[in-house]
Amino acid sequence: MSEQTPLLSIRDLNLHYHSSGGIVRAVDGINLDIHRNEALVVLGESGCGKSSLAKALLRLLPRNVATYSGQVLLHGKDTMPMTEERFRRDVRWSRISMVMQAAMNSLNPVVRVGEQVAEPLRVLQQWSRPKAMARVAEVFALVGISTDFLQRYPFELSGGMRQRAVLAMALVTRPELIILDEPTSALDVLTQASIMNVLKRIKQETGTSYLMITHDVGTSSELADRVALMYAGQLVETASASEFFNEPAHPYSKLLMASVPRLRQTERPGAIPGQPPSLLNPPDGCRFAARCPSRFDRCLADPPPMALNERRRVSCWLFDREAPA
Ligand SMILES: Nc1ncnc2c1ncn2[C@@H]1O[C@H](COP(=O)(O)OP(=O)(O)OP(=O)(O)O)[C@@H](O)[C@H]1O
Repeated sequence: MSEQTPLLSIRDLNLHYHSSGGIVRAVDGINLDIHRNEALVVLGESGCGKSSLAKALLRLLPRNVATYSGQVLLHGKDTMPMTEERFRRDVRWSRISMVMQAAMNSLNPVVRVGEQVAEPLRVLQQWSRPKAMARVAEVFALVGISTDFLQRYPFELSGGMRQRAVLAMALVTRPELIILDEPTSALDVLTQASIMNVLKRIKQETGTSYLMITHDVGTSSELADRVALMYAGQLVETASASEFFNEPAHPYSKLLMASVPRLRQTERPGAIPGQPPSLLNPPDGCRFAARCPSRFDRCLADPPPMALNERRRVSCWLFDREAPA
């Protein structure tokens, strides 16, 4: 396998749900690569399908799935044909783990924190209790929790400590990739900053890759090596963090960046007029077209092509050679 083979390659991934109103196309043809020791941030407003993407990668699917298709290649090998049993044994939690949205509030209140963090090792890998607890002590040190806390119950920990504990649970099996779904959204600003620092340090010390999901441009800029911007179930731009934050290309990326308040800014940050389309019946052309100040006829009629190059992709007719000047 070449050094260039991404850690994870997502190809034409779809996750659609049945609902009383019809089919909800929450993840609709996503293509994305995540490399070793990379922090990739999937950025997007609420309801655009970010959590569905994360769940699709780990096959944490609800009962009302209508379509689940595409490829999820781990080091070039497609995991989609794997049986559930094999996926559970070889991939979920052992190689790709996840910190779910608000996970720190779903710790079991009657089980000591150390025991809970040990669970992936005890349940999935059948480690003995002493061996598992020794590893838990190691990850507690890594995330910055004193081992005194091993014997405590969740209610005895602050919000920041509980978030470190769920991070420890995601790290305990030494996964290559951790999916972080809004890892700091339930925390105060100072605790958010300390968790982001812990994430950065862990990446440096262990080489773990991250796929972080957030709606918050500020949080994403703290950690991201690359950014993938999601809109209405699809990706509209994928770029390095510096390209994305300094020279956003897609009209939605530009408007999103212009809506972020800045310290030295004198004029008011702009809001993006209109609403995202319903995922029940998204429009045929570009899904952002109705809100786009740069749209032309073709944008409303045909889905935009992915343009630019391998590392930087923009899904927009403006970047097509045939676009009007
Ligand atoms: N099990 C489900 N059944 C039907 N529709 C669903 C289901 N789960 C999510 N959806 C819908 O799919 C769309 C995408 O939801 P998802 O939670 O993935 O978005 P998100 O970007 O993570 O939003 P948020 O940031 O608010 O969590 C939304 O319209 C949501 O209502």
